[in-house]
Amino acid sequence: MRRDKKEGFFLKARARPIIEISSFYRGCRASMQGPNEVPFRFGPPVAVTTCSIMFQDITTLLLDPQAFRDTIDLFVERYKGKNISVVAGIEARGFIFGPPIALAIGAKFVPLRKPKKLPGEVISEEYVLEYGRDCLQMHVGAVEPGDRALVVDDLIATGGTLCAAMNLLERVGAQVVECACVIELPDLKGRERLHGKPLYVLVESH
Ligand SMILES: O=P(O)(O)OC[C@H]1O[C@H](OP(=O)(O)OP(=O)(O)O)[C@H](O)[C@@H]1O
Ligand SMILES: Nc1ncnc2[nH]cnc12
Repeated sequence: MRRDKKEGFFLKARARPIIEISSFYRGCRASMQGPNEVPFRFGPPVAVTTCSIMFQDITTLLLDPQAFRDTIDLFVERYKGKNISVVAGIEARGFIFGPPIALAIGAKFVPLRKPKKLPGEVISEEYVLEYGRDCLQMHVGAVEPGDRALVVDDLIATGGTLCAAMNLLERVGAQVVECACVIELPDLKGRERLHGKPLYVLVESH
């Protein structure tokens, strides 16, 4: 790790930025011209020894208020005026990015939660993760037929979570307009599980 006077901490990780607006992402972009690694300030992927994955951590982004704001603004810029009526955020890290986007574009926010968290009547979808199985639930009545939905999460890996989220929304008659994540792990080919549904990401990490 090195410290840059203007930009703060840079942490090395393999990542390829797709767009650049925030100064947070500018460091990544500039380094794309370099041969190998780029400075990527989401923190280094952390090895999780119990299940042998490299964990991509978005909490370093949250420590930089300007970068966090710019990240939200990138999504808002893309989705404002698109007639999106519901932003569905996936527990837990989709709850960080989803609500500010929903407020800014004037959509309702619907949390898609892990089992036994929602107090009302729910519908459920099970799915397989990079490191186990899980289930998402949504309150019955929160999303209505004809709602235009944006699904928000921090990261797509195998795509199982986004796929389950889309299934929940489509089962109640909503139209999923797009899925939006900060990070994609393209090597895991999660996009292929989205049945052609558009996915918008800010950075890829290999
Ligand atoms: O594309 P996938 O292979 O489905 O994986 C992506 C999901 O995994 C992570 O959440 P996790 O299930 O670890 O839950 P957490 O946010 O509660 O930690 C991440 O925040 C995504 O929701
Ligand atoms: N490698 C990873 N890092 C962070 N969150 C994840 N969710 C699934 N895979 C992940």
